Amino acid sequence: MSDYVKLDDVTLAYGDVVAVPNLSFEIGKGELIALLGPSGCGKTTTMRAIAGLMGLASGSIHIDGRDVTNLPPSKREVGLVFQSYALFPHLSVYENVAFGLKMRGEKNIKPKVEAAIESVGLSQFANRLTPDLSGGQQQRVSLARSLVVEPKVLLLDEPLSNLDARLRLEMQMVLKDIQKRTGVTMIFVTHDQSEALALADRIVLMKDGKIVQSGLAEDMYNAPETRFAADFFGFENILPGEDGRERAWRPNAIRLGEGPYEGRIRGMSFGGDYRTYVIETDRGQIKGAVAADLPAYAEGETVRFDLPMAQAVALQAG
Ligand SMILES: Nc1ncnc2c1ncn2[C@@H]1O[C@H](COP(=O)(O)OP(=O)(O)OP(=O)(O)O)[C@@H](O)[C@H]1O
Repeated sequence: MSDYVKLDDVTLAYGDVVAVPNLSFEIGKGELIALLGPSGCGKTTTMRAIAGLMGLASGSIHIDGRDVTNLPPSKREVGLVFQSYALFPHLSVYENVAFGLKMRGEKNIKPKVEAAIESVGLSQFANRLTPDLSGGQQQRVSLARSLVVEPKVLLLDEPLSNLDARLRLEMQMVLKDIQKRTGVTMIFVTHDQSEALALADRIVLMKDGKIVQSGLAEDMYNAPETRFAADFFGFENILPGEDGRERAWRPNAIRLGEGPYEGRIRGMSFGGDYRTYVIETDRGQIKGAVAADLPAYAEGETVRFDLPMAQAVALQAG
């Protein structure tokens, strides 16, 4: 079902200020979607509306065919995982995870709670108090607590932003694994394009409360349609073409050492496998990346370069 979660012409406002105007999108059952965009573009506001934490100025939200627009959060069958873990510090991992089921008055909850704790890899910590866990582990408790009530949709707001690089990777794997095993539909918010690319099946890119582009992660990475999307996905060179259309190149698509253009090396940053040069040219600044095992250019040196058309992405206005 491609419209398992459906936002139809949703407008969200804080008082008189519209944060998200007329937003529509659909999500399929079992999809893992990233809402991506810079700070203030309306990602969190959109999540809050899906969760029922914020009323709609207009429009509707459906989940699994049911109109949830006017339902309170507890009736929407939506789970929420925030960057701050909001765990009960005086309760154990087990008790934290069991909480939602107890509140619902469910009996015989032990197998469900244990399965949820196991699914996030924390079985050996079940009896530990949550303040005695690492940030990454607390995040996993938070995830297990949301999963145990078997939500139709799991909403994650910047779920990895408090974690260091290694834990992020670990958590990404936990999330993907959970999606695969439970088939739960997930929507997560991030401002980090690499995180969106690593995790999401599909990316919805937002700017100023509107969708700029949405599509499969790979398509978004390879074929951004606008200057904004290109810039967001690391096409750092955006130049006007002779036909009036802008074209964009990644730094590693710029050929240095030969070509019809000339510039002066202004600076260099070492990136391990490659060096990225900032080159001053009469078309503006260009960034070009070159494998680090090739000889380095010196600052002030004049270099020839090419902007290969085969590696350019043509952009639409906007
Ligand atoms: N409580 C509030 N009152 C008034 N305006 C708000 C409130 N919360 C958010 N906004 C405004 O709504 C817009 C969208 O904010 P939102 O938090 O949804 O953005 P975001 O994309 O999630 O940003 P971030 O990544 O920084 O969390 C912004 O212009 C913001 O200033």
